[in-house]
Amino acid sequence: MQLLDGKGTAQSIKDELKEKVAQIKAEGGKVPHLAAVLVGNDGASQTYVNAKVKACEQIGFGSTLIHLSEETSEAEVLATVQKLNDDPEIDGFIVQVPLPKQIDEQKVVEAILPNKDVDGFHPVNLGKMLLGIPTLLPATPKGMMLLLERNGIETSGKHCVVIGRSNTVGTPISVLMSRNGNPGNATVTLCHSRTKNLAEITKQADILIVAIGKEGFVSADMVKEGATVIDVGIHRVPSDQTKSGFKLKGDVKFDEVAPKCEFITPVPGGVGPMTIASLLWNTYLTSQKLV
Ligand SMILES: Nc1nc(=O)c2c([nH]1)NC[C@@H]1CN(c3ccc(C(=O)N[C@@H](CCC(=O)O)C(=O)O)cc3)C=[N+]21
Repeated sequence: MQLLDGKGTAQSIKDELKEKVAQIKAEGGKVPHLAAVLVGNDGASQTYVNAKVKACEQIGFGSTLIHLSEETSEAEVLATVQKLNDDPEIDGFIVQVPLPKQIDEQKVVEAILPNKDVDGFHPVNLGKMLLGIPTLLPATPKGMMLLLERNGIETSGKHCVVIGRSNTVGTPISVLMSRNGNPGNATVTLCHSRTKNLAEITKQADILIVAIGKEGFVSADMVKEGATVIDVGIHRVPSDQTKSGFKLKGDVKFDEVAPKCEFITPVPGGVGPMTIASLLWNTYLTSQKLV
């Protein structure tokens, strides 16, 4: 069993971006600038947004955090999006989800200028992805592709089983894994809540991607010996062993599944840091007009 080290891979990507920033500065160019909009006070969301801002600081990107109250109206969020769209200093931005219930997430995503949409959630970007036109790819799927690529994991001709069909993870990663490219060229099966005989299908997976959002959902009996397992889940579970009072766990029962795997991502330290690295990479791409 080998750990797929998302934290380390993300660090090497951040190191490369740091060099690119130094080069841009040396040439007198404008440093890439990422903004994040956070609405409300969800603890986990605050942690992620802070991690994004910190990552920008580490590599020399500009960063802006706009924190709006839980009661903010949809019109106010849309006005904030418009301001960021119009601001030439901002190369890319994200609006952290989930949003409070008075705000229609789809409306907000569609208001973002596609070439500032570093989350890759806008219909134009998802449409281009589907057609294989170079564009800003959704950050978590792109992070997984980078993780596979940078760790030399062969995907061509392999059976890739994805659990979960969300617009942000399961659906786009199925498209990316099946398309012609490296990583890619996999035979993909997309499983979801209506799938029958789930374990029979997951046991056929050479590469198993789990993005169902249920803590400890995948057990050892669902995994083939020698599989590569990518765990997209992230859950805070109570723990008296940590100062914070919680521990992070994934969608996979790591302790029992890991011994069967050739490669497996840990939680924390797997897909999460790669999502942030992809956001930064996307911000670099838009800032240099490379997509
Ligand atoms: N518009 C939008 N875009 C997102 O990309 C987005 C979002 N909304 N909403 C929430 C989810 C979640 N997400 C994570 C990013 C990094 C870690 C991460 O770096 N996690 C660390 C641990 C961090 C900790 O200690 O809590 C790890 O897994 O090692 C986790 C989760 C991005 N999301």
